[in-house]
Amino acid sequence: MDRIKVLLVDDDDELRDALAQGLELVGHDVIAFDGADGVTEWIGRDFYGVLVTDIKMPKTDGLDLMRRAFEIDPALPVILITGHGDVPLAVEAMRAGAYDFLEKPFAVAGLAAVIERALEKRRLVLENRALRQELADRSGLEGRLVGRSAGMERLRRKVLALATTDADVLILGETGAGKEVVARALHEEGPRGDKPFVALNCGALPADIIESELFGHEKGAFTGASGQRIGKLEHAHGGTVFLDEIESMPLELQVKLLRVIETRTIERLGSNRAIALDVRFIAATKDDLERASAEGRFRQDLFYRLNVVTVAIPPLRERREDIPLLFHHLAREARARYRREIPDVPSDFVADLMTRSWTGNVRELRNVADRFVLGLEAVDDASEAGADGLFAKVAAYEKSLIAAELARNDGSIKATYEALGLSRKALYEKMRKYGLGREDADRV
Ligand SMILES: Nc1ncnc2c1ncn2[C@@H]1O[C@H](COP(=O)(O)OP(=O)(O)OP(=O)(O)O)[C@@H](O)[C@H]1O
Repeated sequence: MDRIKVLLVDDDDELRDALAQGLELVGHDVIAFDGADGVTEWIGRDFYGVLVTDIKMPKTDGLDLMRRAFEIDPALPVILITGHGDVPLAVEAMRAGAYDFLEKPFAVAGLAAVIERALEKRRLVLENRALRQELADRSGLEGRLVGRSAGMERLRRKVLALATTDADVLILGETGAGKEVVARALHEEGPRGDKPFVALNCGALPADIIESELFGHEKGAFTGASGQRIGKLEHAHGGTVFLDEIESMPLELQVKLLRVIETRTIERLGSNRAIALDVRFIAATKDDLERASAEGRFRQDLFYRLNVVTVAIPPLRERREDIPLLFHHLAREARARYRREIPDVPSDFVADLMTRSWTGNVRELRNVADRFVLGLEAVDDASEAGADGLFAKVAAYEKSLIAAELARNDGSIKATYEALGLSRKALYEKMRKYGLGREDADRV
């Protein structure tokens, strides 16, 4: 940014010189005028400075000058100087959008202090505008996979290169790091983009359901299979199947999945007719699959098959320079979702965001942006995300409630979600989040 400028307008030569000198002493670049003429030529939307003007001047008065300045940039901080006791004029000035006013006589130090605050506001406005502009300039993948870090640039290049290859891809990244965003980008930037993208969370579905979800079934394939059902894999024909949390897929299903990946055919449950399948597989994991397969938690053959082409998403704490831009992006999304205006983003707030640990990665940042837009997040709330904060306490309480209800119902999932008023899916998600299993019923 340019050197900070103070546009100082006063027809009183003596006062103007004294103020100019005083302000220059504290390090400002002062441009002095004895009237409104020529002042607005200095002002532009990226002008880094403030306008200080006397109200009462012979030709154009200070209020008119301010209005002209606002035509160029309504967010310009304008500090007005009023005569002693001229309250009505001061009120009018504030109504018209002045940043502040000073009553004569005043000390230069007082003016300097007001200027400091006004400049901080100006800096914010310019910073926010620059970020907004940067977001607006980003189209296509840059607009969806937001971030200016080198890691993010590399990721976008890789996604673009892989999108057109039709290779199956394994995405690696911590929880909330953006694995689904990357999977969708791979799909949409490639030739299958206008075909279905079918996302399956392998962790959210119970083992007995996931198989018929994936493969579909014929009428009478098992008790309760009253009609034929097309599975998700078949639904994705021509498009992409996204297998999220592949590490939690039951082992016996992993065998079947491997066969599908290798033969590109499926059989519905209750049928042995092979149906040709044209899909691209994208799997994602937050686990170390190599270790999981060494420990017998994941099939080695499937691991080798999936591990051919990988895309690793760096955790947010390793690309902190992405945080301001991402925060603005997420706040804009939240604004659209909640139909709210975005409050000014204080720079110490963003500075604080950049120091957090972000174990929940971009999803956690998104939650903060939501709360910010809803007016729930303030700079001082930052500590709330910590281990002793409200969230942690609520989570601990929720976990204990679910564990107790599981115990009370002898591990029955159905009885538990009904008692808690949750959907089956929601209960599974929470159990996964808290690392609870049916067996926890015995431990409580
Ligand atoms: N680079 C990014 N640019 C914009 N939004 C992002 C980015 N990365 C993640 N997000 C957003 O963050 C949230 C979490 O991302 P996503 O669901 O893709 O994470 P994930 O890694 O799949 O999470 P999980 O491990 O829980 O499956 C989403 O709202 C997503 O839109």
